[in-house]
Amino acid sequence: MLEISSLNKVYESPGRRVEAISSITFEVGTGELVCVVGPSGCGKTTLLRCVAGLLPVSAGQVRVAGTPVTGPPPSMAVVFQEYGRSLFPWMTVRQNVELPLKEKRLPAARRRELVADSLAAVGLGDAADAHPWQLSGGMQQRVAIARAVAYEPQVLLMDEPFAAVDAQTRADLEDLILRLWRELGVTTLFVTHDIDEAVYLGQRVIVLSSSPTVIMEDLKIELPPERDQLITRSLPQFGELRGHVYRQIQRARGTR
Ligand SMILES: Nc1ncnc2c1ncn2[C@@H]1O[C@H](COP(=O)(O)OP(=O)(O)OP(=O)(O)O)[C@@H](O)[C@H]1O
Repeated sequence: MLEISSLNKVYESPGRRVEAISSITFEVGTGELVCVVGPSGCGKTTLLRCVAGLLPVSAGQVRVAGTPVTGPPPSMAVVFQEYGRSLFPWMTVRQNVELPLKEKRLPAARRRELVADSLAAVGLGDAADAHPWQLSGGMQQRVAIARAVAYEPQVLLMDEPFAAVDAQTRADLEDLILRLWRELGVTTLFVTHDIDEAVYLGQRVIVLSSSPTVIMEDLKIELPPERDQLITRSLPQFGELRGHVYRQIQRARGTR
């Protein structure tokens, strides 16, 4: 579904040249959930923005379902870390979720159905007429997730979506993503700086080196498919995997 081939990204401005990504190649199969981790500043956000078609690549290519990405593809939805800035404060929750569906030119009845279903799926059926600023941070991020899900994307991209919420909310949102991913079977690329989160959510974890970035490891997560915050995290394999990824990231930081 998603092919990233020899992706290179250089930021150039007068007197400054930053090679954020040296060369990255990987694929995400249809219906897979792949997490990307790496040291701070290694280019995780840059990679995600290139995949989303929000930033031009300097070399290489991104393809979605075989089609090269040259701008934001209509088949993708992105959830960002800054939910406060990604929702329109003057619109209600319902209007925020409906907006991309209007851009997709869906008929009103279908839009109403998708908005109601997605808000119910994230547990916000009662908040449709509230404004985002009347909701907690975790609830706002659930609105952003509902908006992405209602859009029925082929590919869901998430950039540190839970970095700004408290630990309990974060655990709830992680489980929400796992449930929606299972129900919808949507191909998901999830960027996080949190090693535990990556191992808990991912079927694979891609570990990036520090900048200029390459892939240090593409690790298959051999944990039981049913994940549970208490049971999964207390499995010996979970501890081994997180220890392994932690050591890789320490290595990556050492090679800076
Ligand atoms: N617009 C830009 N112009 C110039 N350099 C940039 C720009 N955006 C990012 N960079 C540089 O690219 C590199 C990668 O940044 P990026 O934000 O993608 O990393 P990250 O892994 O997401 O970081 P963090 O984990 O701290 O959020 C950094 O060296 C950063 O300074």
